Parts: sequence; structure tokens; C-alpha cells
Amino acid sequence: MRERAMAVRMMTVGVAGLGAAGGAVAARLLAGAEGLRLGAVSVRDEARARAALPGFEGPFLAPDALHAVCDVVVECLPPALFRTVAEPTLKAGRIFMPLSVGQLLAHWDLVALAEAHGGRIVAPTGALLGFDAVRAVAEGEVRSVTMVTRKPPAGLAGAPWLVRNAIDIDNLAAPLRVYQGSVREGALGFPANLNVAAALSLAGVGPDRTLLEVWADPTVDRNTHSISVEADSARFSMTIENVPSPGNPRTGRITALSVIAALRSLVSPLRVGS
Ligand SMILES: NC(=O)C1=CN([C@@H]2O[C@H](COP(=O)(O)OP(=O)(O)OC[C@H]3O[C@@H](n4cnc5c(N)ncnc54)[C@H](O)[C@@H]3O)[C@@H](O)[C@H]2O)C=CC1
Ligand SMILES: O=C([O-])CC(=O)C(=O)O
Repeated sequence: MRERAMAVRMMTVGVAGLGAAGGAVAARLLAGAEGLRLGAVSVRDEARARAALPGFEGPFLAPDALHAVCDVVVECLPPALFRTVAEPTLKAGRIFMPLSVGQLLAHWDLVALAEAHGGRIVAPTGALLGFDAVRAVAEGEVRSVTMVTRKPPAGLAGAPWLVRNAIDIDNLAAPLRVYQGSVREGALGFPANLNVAAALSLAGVGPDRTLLEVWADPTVDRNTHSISVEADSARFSMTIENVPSPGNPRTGRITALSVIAALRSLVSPLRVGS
């Protein structure tokens, strides 16, 4: 049993970017998800996308045009394209569901834009876990939130933080801590790797008070994120070990499934969890 039964309404979903996450989201919607309809997609290579989504008859549109035919637009693009889809979607009063959540920290004015135009930004839990508990304790006193990420070195390669600081993670024989500090700096230093940390911070005590460690770890084969929380109401720690996506080792396979779960929450008559 999952949160579903009959959907209360039908929502048309646009997917911007059909890579590791977006491709799986679109395929799942196309296969059928109650109350949700794949309305349009944005791709760079239409012929390839048509082959990957047989049976899809909707339009292929630019990322900044999806909002015209969709109630909700899921952003699954490289982080640099975040704003090009976020801004028009929110100005149109639609629901914007970002995966490049770290970009919100650098484009915070979008929250006011959403408010001004009746739009909503709904960030899924993505490749992390435990946001229900984090949101709950944040209603009380939180002493600390810490996240430790371990990824196989290939999943961190090319991150701007590593390049800027000349940190070499090729041929590591042992785990190397490559970042320790606030989520604000970390999420932007690893824009394609640590959107989960940005989302955690926004669910809880914000990007300046949420602390982050990043390890390039040749001993793990899964993207592993651990969070520890100390609050007046509870203490908890949790770990998720994500299977990397076939198309992109940076991205856990659970990411697309989390988007589908978040989309179901928008239309289902029964919603479980805060
Ligand atoms: N919030 C979370 O938990 C997670 C967030 N992410 C983030 O989600 C985003 C997507 O991740 P992936 O699917 O793994 O990336 P990906 O690199 O596999 O896919 C991006 C896709 O966008 C397409 N694209 C590029 N320019 C385009 C354009 N102008 N118009 C249409 N499509 C275009 C590319 O061709 C590619 O297919 C990234 O920013 C990633 O960092 C990834 C994993 C977890
Ligand atoms: O899939 C993961 O492990 C997390 C990730 O890439 C991100 O947050 O951008």
C-alpha cells in the first residue's frame, strides 16, 4: 500500500532534462502513475529522447516553456540551467520541483518570486532521508545538524571546490576528507554532488548552521550520506547508501523515485509523513 488509492486531481508534469534522474522520472510517469500525466519534456537531443521514451506523444519544449502546458515542472538539469527554468515556472504560478536544490541558496530571491506569483517550490527529499524528523525537530530547539558524505572518487571528480583548491582525488588509496564547513559553502562548491545537503539545511536549521563533511572514499561503491541531529525533542542519526545511477555515478538511483513519491503527494487523497 502506498499513498495513493484514487488521486484527488490530475496534474500534468513537465520534466526538464532527461539524464540519469529526469529520464527515470519521465519513464515512470509514462508507464503510468495515478493522477499524474507526463505533459512535456525538455531535452538537448530530441531523436535520442524519442527513442528512450517510446509512446510519448507530448511536446518537446525548451526548459523555459514547460510551464505553459504543465502544472508542475521538475528540474533535472545541470545546475547552471537552474534559473532558466525556475524563474518562468514560478512567474507563471506553477509548482517548481528542483533537483539542483543547492542553486536555491544562490537564487534565494526565487522564494519571494514564488510568493508574489502564487507559485510553489517543492523540493523532494531526493537522495537523502529523514526530512520528516528534521522538519519536526526544527519546530523546537535544534542544537546541531551534521551531515557526512562519502562518495567514490569518480562521483566527485571535477567539482569546483576540488578544482579551486587543487585537491587531487585520482588514485586515492585511502579515504580523503575534501571538505569540512557549512552547507552554504559546500553545496555551492559541489553543485552536482551535494544538493542533498542543501535540501537538508532548508528542511532544518539553514545552510549556515548545518555542518558538512565530504570524503572522497575509494573504499565505498555507494554514495553514502549520514546525518546526525541533536535537538531538545530528540537525538537521531541515519545513514543512506545509494546505488549510483547507471547514467551518472554522481546521482543515486533513489533520486528519481523520490521525485515520483513527491509528485504523488501532490495529488493523493492520503498523505503520510510531515
Ligand atoms: N536533490 C537531490 O537529491 C539530487 C540532485 N541531483 C541533481 O539533479 C540534477 C540532475 O541530475 P542528473 O539527472 O544526474 O544529471 P545528468 O547530467 O544525468 O542529466 C542532465 C540532463 O540535462 C540535459 N540538458 C542539458 N542541457 C539541457 C538543455 N538546455 N535543455 C534540456 N536538457 C538539457 C542533459 O542532456 C542531460 O540529459 C543535477 O543538478 C544533480 O546535481 C542529483 C542527485 C540527487
Ligand atoms: O545522489 C546523491 O548521492 C546526491 C547527489 O548527487 C546530490 O545531492 O546532488
